[in-house]
Amino acid sequence: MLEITNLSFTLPNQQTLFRNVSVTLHQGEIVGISGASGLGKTTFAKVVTGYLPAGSGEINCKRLKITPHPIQLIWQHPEQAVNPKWRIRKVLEEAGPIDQELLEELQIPFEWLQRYPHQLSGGQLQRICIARCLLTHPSYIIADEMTTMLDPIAQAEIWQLITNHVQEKKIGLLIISHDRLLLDNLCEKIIDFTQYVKPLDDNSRNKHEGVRT
Ligand SMILES: Nc1ncnc2c1ncn2[C@@H]1O[C@H](COP(=O)(O)OP(=O)(O)OP(=O)(O)O)[C@@H](O)[C@H]1O
Repeated sequence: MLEITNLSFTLPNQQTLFRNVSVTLHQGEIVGISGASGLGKTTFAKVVTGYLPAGSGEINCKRLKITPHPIQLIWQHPEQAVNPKWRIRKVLEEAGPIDQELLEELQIPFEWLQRYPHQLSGGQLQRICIARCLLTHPSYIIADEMTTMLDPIAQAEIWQLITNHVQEKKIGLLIISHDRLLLDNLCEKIIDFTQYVKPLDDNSRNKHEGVRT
């Protein structure tokens, strides 16, 4: 089980972004995190996956291996998550040996491995990022607005592929999304991130009133 307890994060300007976030995620479980833009959901994902240090709190999971990290992040913008100068084969091999069966499951033709990232569509490149994530054999995945930039058909295909895979391999999946309908469809439990964020006080609200006409 992944157990996140009372996680807090403070920005370099000393403003607390979120406070006391507690989430538990079992292997094989799908949990959603919803909340408006700018609340700190991506920052939370980066802290949980070790890209940023936590201010305070605890992240505990049964860590069977040191590397690759047992909690992997799938980013919102795949083109920013791969080295543009690497062919797709190298992008995938960063995570481990290529698994032909996994490529077939994700409908990735072998021919794509010779291409560079800019020679794939956004949806195709996101499937590569998902494959790279799965090649690390993660215990938990955080999918941060993973399909936001795709059309509804490509979105549905990707969610079908990943939810089948995580259920079969008993991977815990945390989905961050603004799309409440998507979360309602896929998740056993949904956490509203708003509860962990302090509303702006009256002074900071006033700072935004300078452009009233
Ligand atoms: N290093 C930083 N320095 C200053 N402010 C930052 C830094 N990193 C993030 N922020 C601010 O923290 C807030 C939260 O950003 P974050 O990307 O985590 O939000 P989010 O909830 O994921 O938003 P969205 O749903 O739009 O992706 C934003 O206001 C952002 O500008």
